[in-house]
Amino acid sequence: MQPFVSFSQVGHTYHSEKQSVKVLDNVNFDVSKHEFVAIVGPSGCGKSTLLRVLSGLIEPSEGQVRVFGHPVSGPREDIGIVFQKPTLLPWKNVLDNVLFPLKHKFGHVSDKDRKHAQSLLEKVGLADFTTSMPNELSGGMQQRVGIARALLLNPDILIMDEPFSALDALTREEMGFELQRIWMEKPKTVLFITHSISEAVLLADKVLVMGPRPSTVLEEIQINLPRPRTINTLQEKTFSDYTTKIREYFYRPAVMETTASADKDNVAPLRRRA
Ligand SMILES: Nc1ncnc2c1ncn2[C@@H]1O[C@H](COP(=O)(O)OP(=O)(O)OP(=O)(O)O)[C@@H](O)[C@H]1O
Repeated sequence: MQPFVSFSQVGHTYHSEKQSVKVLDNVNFDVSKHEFVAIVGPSGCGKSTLLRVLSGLIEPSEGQVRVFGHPVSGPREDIGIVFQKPTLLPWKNVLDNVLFPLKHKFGHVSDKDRKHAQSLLEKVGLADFTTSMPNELSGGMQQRVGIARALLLNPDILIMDEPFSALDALTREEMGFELQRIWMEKPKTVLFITHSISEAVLLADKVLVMGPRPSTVLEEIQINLPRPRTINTLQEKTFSDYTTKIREYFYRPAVMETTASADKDNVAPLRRRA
C-alpha cells in the first residue's frame, strides 16, 4: 500500500551570513494513514525542522517529502499544528479562538461552524468553558483549546511539536490519555515530537529515534502494545523494554546503570550510544 507520508533522502541545511548548519541528513521513513508516530531525539537535532518540511513551511535542501504520493511544494492546508504553547488570542473567548483559523481563512463563520467548534470543545472536555477567556483557563485547558483549534479544519495530518512540555507532570500524563482517546474516536495521521521517552511509547504506534545533528533516523521502533493504553500500561514489562531500548540510544551503559531512580525519562542533550 502507498504510504500516506514519505520522507525520501531528505536533507536540510540552514544558511545564514555567518554560517551554514546541516541539520538533517538522508532522512527516510514512511507513515501510514492514521498512524501515530512519535519522534524523539537530542535537543537541536532537527525534529521541528523535519515537521516544518512536512508542513511545507520550508523546502528541504535535498530529497523529497510526499503526502499520499504528491510532493510537498508549499504550505499545506490539510495539516493541523499544535505547538508547545497554544498562543491563544487573549481578547477572544474560547469558542472564538477555536474558530479563528476559519474566520481568518474565509472572513466569516456560519452557525454550522460554531456547532462544529462547540462539538470539538466537548470532545476535549471544555463544553462548559466556551465563553471563558484564555486567562481564566489553566495551562492544560489552554492546550486543549489549541488541540480543538488544530482539529477545526478536519486536517488529514496533525503535527504536534512538544505539545505537553509546558504542562506539569500530572496534567501532562492526563493530556496524553486524552489525546489517545480523541485520536481513537476519530483517527488522524499524527506526527508527535516529544522529549519524553515514556510519552512517546505510551502514545505511538511507531517511534522514530533521531541521532545528533546532522540528524537521521537511527531506528524505527514499532510499539506493539494493545489500546487503549492506560496507567497500568506504564507498569508493564513490555512498556519498560521499549523505553529502555530507546534510552540506550542516548545514554552510555554506565549512565544507564547509575540512573535507576533519577529523572531519566527525558532524552539526554547530545549523547548517543558509543
Ligand atoms: N531558521 C533557522 N535558521 C538557522 N538555523 C536554524 C533555523 N531554525 C533552526 N535552526 C537550527 O537548526 C537546528 C535544529 O533546530 P530544530 O528546532 O529543528 O531542532 P529540534 O530538534 O526541534 O530542537 P529542540 O528539541 O531543542 O526543540 C538548531 O541548531 C537550530 O539552531
